Order: sequence, then structure tokens, then C-alpha cells
Amino acid sequence: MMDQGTHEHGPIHWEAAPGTDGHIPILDFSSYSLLKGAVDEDELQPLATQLIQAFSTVGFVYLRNHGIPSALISRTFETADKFFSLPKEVKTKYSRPVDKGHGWVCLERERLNLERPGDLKEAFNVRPPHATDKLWPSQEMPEFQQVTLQMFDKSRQLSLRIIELMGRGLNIQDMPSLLSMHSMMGTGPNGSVMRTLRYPPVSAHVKAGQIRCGEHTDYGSITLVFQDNVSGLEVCRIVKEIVPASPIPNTVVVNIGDLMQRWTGDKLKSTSHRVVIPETEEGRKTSRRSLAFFAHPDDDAVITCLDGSNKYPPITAGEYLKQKLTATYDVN
Ligand SMILES: O=C(O)CCC(=O)C(=O)O
Ligand SMILES: [Fe+2]
Repeated sequence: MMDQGTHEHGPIHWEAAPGTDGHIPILDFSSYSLLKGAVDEDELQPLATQLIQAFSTVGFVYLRNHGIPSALISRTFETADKFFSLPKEVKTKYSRPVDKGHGWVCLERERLNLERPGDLKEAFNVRPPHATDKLWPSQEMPEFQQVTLQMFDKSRQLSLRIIELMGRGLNIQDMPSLLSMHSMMGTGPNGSVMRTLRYPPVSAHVKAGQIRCGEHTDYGSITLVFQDNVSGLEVCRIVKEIVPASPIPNTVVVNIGDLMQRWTGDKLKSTSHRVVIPETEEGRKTSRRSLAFFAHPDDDAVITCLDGSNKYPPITAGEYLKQKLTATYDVN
């Protein structure tokens, strides 16, 4: 078996969400699907309650019937594949500058667990406010910008619906302000980013402890993850106890980020996760693809514990993200 390293991330406990055996719940999102025209308010409360149950225990759910067309998801994956298959010299033209959140991130540039070597993944970050003309591969792929921006926008809309339901499930009185604190996703000073990720076939030269994506928690409000059909995503329940978040067709995985955990005075759990290398020789020859949308509040949104506990001092979302990113990026 490939060495998965010996790093022990802090103990993370979860109680099994009701009706589950400690695995990640699968919820039907049809009552608030993006495709749903008229919404029946009465149907939303049970969904909101189920979401909060999952997020306050596992920190992860799968959603079915979310309403982002599968054709758009496939098209985004294909578009990303085409970009990743361009020669390295071409991709380098679109490298993410250190001061921007948009552009190509080469293999091993990031390590999400600082105790491991660089992650065995490459990525293209789509962060519209940071995207200059020079950072879109329009010359080689005229469709790239339009397809990825469309997927960004659908992910943004779905995130807002999820956040709205979370507010409902948490009984937050001032819901408009929770939503308005996410009003600049994709348009202004806001940390939200969509990443197309590619984990290439694993060569024989893997460094000790190197995996596809090291153990980490996400930083923002919530994350959406669309997976292809290749396993590897694992949710770290407690030290040495791991639950696979294997691909389930037509679902999106949604998880809580650190800032949301802080915002809710630790009621909702930002659970550690990672992407491992397949154990079989055959599996290692296969690449894996995913698409992650990280929803963040606006940079100037002041995050104060929603339960009035003042467990953590107020901090702006921009300042919080800056502190987190400094630790992870551009280590090579
Ligand atoms: O590729 C995946 O399935 C998840 C990646 C991830 O957790 C991340 O990029 O934060
Ligand atoms: Fe993550």
C-alpha cells in the first residue's frame, strides 16, 4: 500500500446524523432546486433542518436534484480537460500570479497539509474579479471563459440557496444580512473561487507521504464539490478513522468551511478531508477530476458569532482569508 503518511490532524469528532450510520447523508434538494420555479415555503423547513443536522455533525452532505444541469457540469469538465492537456509552455502563460486568485496552478505548487510534499494535482482557478484578459486561455480555447463563468454563476446561485436554508435551519432572524454578506461573489471584493482540479495518473516517483491533496479544512462559508467517477475524496472523521466520500452520480458534495464554523460558534463543523492515491496499480493509471466552488462572504463582511456567544472576536472575512492563504500557497 502507498504510504499515506503519518500526519495526525487534530481530533475531529462527529455524532452520526439521525438516520445515518455515521456516513455522509444524501439529501434531496428538489424543493429548492435551481430549476424550481415556484417554491413551496412549507417544503423548505424540513430540508433546512436536515442540512443543519448534517452540518452540525458530519460537516458534509451529498445533494441530489440541485438543479445545475448535468450537461453544464460535463461541459465544464471537458473544457478543463482540454486546457490541462495543453503543453506546459502554453499553460504557463496563464499561471496564477502570486497576487491574484485566478489562473493555472501547476502540479505540486500547493500543499494543503504543510507536513506533506506538494499535492499531486493541478488546477485552474476561476475568480472573475481577478481575471484579466491575459489570464484567460482565449487564444487556444475561445470557449473556456464562457463555459467556466457559466458554471461559476450556477454554483454561486446554488451556494446562496444553501446558505439561505442554513440561515433558516439555524433560526437566524436577520436572514437578508446573511445573504447580503455574500452579495459580491464573482463580482467584487470577495474570496469566492471556482477551481477545476485534475489529479494526473500517479507516477512511480511519488515522494514519501505525498498524496493527491493533503488533509485540510476549507476556509470560507461552504464548498461545493462535483466529482467525476473516480474515488479518492475522504473525510477524516477522527484520527485514523476515515470515511470515503466516493462519487455518487448526479450529486454535489457540500461541506462547511472554517469561517462558517467560527461564525456559528462551532455549531457547524468544518471537517478535515483529503484526496488519496488509489491503492491499485490500475487505479493509479487513472486521472481524477473534480470541480470545487468555495463560497466566501464579502471581504468587508464582519463575522461575529451568530449565536451571540462572542466565542471568537469579530473579524472581517477578507482578513481571515488572508491569514489562511498565507500559510498554504506558493510554498515551492
Ligand atoms: O477534489 C476533491 O474532491 C476535493 C478537493 C478539495 O477538498 C479542495 O480542493 O479543497
Ligand atoms: Fe477541500
